[in-house]
Amino acid sequence: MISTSRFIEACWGRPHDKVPVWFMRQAGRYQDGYRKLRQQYSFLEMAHNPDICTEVSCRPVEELGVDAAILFSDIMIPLGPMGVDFEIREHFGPVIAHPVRTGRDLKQLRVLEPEDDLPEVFEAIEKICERLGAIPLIGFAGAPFTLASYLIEGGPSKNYLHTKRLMWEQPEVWRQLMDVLADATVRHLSAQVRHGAQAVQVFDSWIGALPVDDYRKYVMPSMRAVFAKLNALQVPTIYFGTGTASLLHAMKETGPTVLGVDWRTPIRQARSTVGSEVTLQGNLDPMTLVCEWDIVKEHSTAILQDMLGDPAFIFNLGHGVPPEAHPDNLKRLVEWVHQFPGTPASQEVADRAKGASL
Ligand SMILES: Cc1c2[nH]c(c1CCC(=O)O)Cc1[nH]c(c(CCC(=O)O)c1C)Cc1[nH]c(c(CCC(=O)O)c1C)Cc1[nH]c(c(C)c1CCC(=O)O)C2
Repeated sequence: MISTSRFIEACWGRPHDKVPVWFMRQAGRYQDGYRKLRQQYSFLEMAHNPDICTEVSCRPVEELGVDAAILFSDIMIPLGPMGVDFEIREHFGPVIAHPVRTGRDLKQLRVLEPEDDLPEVFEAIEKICERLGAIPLIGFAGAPFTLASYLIEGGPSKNYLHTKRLMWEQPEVWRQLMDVLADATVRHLSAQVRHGAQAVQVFDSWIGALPVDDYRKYVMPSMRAVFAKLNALQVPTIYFGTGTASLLHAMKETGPTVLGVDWRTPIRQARSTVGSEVTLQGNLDPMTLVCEWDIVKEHSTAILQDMLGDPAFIFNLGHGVPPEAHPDNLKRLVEWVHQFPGTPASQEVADRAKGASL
């Protein structure tokens, strides 16, 4: 099938009409409809119910006009059938009953068999794709480091004390844990693609905890393996982390099609760091969305002007939509981004876009 989605075309750095846009956490508590559903169901009940999952994944496309949907799920979901007992605490994050800190703990983890273990997720993916038609669905999974950080710490962390300790003191256990998690990430994402996902994003949200030398030594081998296997699926692959200013080049070397940039790094600086061979996705500060529209407009315009005419750019936030975001800001932002041409067909189009942004 030849794709005509501007999001997919931009992933590959090919010409497209307008700058594509979607938002990390575009389904969530900032939406009235989502909050209403959450009064009836827990987050995990919603994520494991194919009809609710379909509804929640598709609504941002229908309400905001974004160019892609992302599966409503969580990076923790595949860990359940692998034998990890966890819950997700509101306003806190995932909490693990028995943290993984030794070779023996590691042996308790079992291999993920996605379709057998999580049939409801793949039923949801098929339903979402059917409902979305030409708009692509992005599948996703957690990256080995970020998953390991939850498994080892037992929950969210500020300084990753136990994670770094295991990584440095027990490098062989660390390597095995990275291998187990990398295998699960690849299996889960491959199954998502088999059932209809047209791109996949790997979330390494907390990778910015590592200096680049440790990233290269302890994480890069597993990420190279992940992208080598995922790229064979012939769909665009996206690699996202936060606090990554000093890691972007090494992250690019692992081989994703698209690199997600957080709001701390100016997008033009990211471009000069990584060169032109990778598509960039980002990177509006999510906190602008809780402000008046003029603030959103000012900050988004700066990004759009930096990337004007770059065929390999997808507009997004630098991290997820906060629950306090004004829904109206998101809607206006999509319209605003769509005023900017993807690859200018001519100078006239580029000039018009510049005029619109003044
Ligand atoms: C680190 C991480 C997690 N989960 C995820 C990451 C990586 C992305 C990132 O860095 O934000 C990934 C994720 N989690 C969720 C999505 C859905 C798709 C989307 O719209 O982007 C995605 C892509 C839904 C969710 N995952 C979660 C929610 C909130 C659940 C609720 O309704 O209470 C949603 C919509 C729960 C969750 N799960 C996790 C956290 C930190 C939280 C938030 C806790 C809170 O603030 O209450 C772990």
